[in-house]
Amino acid sequence: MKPFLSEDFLLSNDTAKTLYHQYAEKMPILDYHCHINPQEIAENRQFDNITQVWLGGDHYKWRLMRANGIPEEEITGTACSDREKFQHFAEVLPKAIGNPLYHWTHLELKRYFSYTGTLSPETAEEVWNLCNRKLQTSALRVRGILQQSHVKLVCTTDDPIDSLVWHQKIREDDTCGVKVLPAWRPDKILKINQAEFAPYLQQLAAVSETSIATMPELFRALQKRLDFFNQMGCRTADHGIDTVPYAPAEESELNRILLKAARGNTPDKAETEKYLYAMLLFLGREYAKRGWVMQIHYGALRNANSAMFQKLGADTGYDSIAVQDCSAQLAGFLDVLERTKELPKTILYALNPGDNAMLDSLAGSFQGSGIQNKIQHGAAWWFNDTKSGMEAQLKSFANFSVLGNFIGMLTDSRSFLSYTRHEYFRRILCNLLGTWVENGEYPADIQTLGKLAENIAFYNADRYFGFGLAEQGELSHEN
Ligand SMILES: O=C[C@H](O)[C@@H](O)[C@@H](O)[C@H](O)C(=O)O
Repeated sequence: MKPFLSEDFLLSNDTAKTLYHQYAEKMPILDYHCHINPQEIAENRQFDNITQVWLGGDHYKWRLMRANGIPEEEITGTACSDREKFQHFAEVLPKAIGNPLYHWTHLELKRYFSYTGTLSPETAEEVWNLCNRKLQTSALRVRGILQQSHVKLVCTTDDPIDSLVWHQKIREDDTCGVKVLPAWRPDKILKINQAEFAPYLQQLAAVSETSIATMPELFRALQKRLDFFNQMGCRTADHGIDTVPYAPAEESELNRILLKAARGNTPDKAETEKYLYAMLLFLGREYAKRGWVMQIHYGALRNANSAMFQKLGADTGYDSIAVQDCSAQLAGFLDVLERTKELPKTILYALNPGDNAMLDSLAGSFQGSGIQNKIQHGAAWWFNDTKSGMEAQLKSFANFSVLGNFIGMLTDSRSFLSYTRHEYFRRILCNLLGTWVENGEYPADIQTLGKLAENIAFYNADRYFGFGLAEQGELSHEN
């Protein structure tokens, strides 16, 4: 029987082991989409305890604790101590067999705390004391975690009106050792049917020093912010939308919808879709002009529990997978941009894994223009970043396109200890490649396969986003 979490964890044959240990493992990390806070990097935050790191903002863990019947106020509230919250997590984890958190948690304990045991109610006290002791060392301040994880670049998730002051501070501080670039996330200006749209519009007008009463004026305001983000090194945009719309409308109607929302009146469903479609078209063209990558995360059924949404807000673990068919709208959206040659490099993430084949087949209709897999089916997202979800996304990408051009993994996380998700992904990738070889489905050409593994782990993303780390010789670690 294979020992738990050995150095050959998830690697079921010799070819897989070779590909991982001799190629993928040593590649640095380029985390092109995450939700970590740049201020904590700028200030090199030191965490007081493991609860702050693990349970401070990670809704994956919160969901596990809720499933175990822990009251909300003892998960995200203040009804118990950090130590008691940690105990709650230690109680549920041994029961979460098959959940990626069981693997991620123990990979993090092993890699960052050199703990090779397993977390349980019985070991919680020992693990709590060990982790908290190590968290007081500089190695486990935020920058130490990034450096020991071999992270070379992260793209955070930033609002268009953000001053990017922390990115500027990091830029000026050459001791940081990690490139921290903003990523443009315009969700608040896209969600015209949300209560905070009107006040947000006023904030955008103020920050961009542009009065906004019409769509052209809104576009002008956004262009100013796009230019600012571009100067700050931004090379990608991300959008978390419930569905992809296809709803052409005249400018006069769009101006009316904008004014209606600016006055605090909520647009109806059809108006909301027309506005969102116009905005995505405008933004897609702007991204293409700047050579940015457009990421679209769609298909979440957000805030299903309305009482908890009211109490805790968004991104708190009360979302789920929506089942819908927006294939025709997505195709229409991509086609309108492509017809005028204004389709940017695009990464599509569907929360419903049932869309995998649709995405990979649709992407094949918009490739070309000198970019390898210009349209990418993104890494298994959120409820899909499990062992089976990652395997499904990789197989679908391979079945319909050129897996060797895939730009690989991202953490999409709010926790600085989540970089072991890249290790998890690389092990799953190498096991898949190795299994195909050992089943005689691909020649045992280790050099070619090794290059594929290195490219998917790092080089493809570096080239696709145009970060140029490889050319700048920024791979000082083993590379
Ligand atoms: O892995 C989970 C993700 O971080 C999820 O929390 C995000 O995708 C978030 O909902 C967003 O819209 O950006």
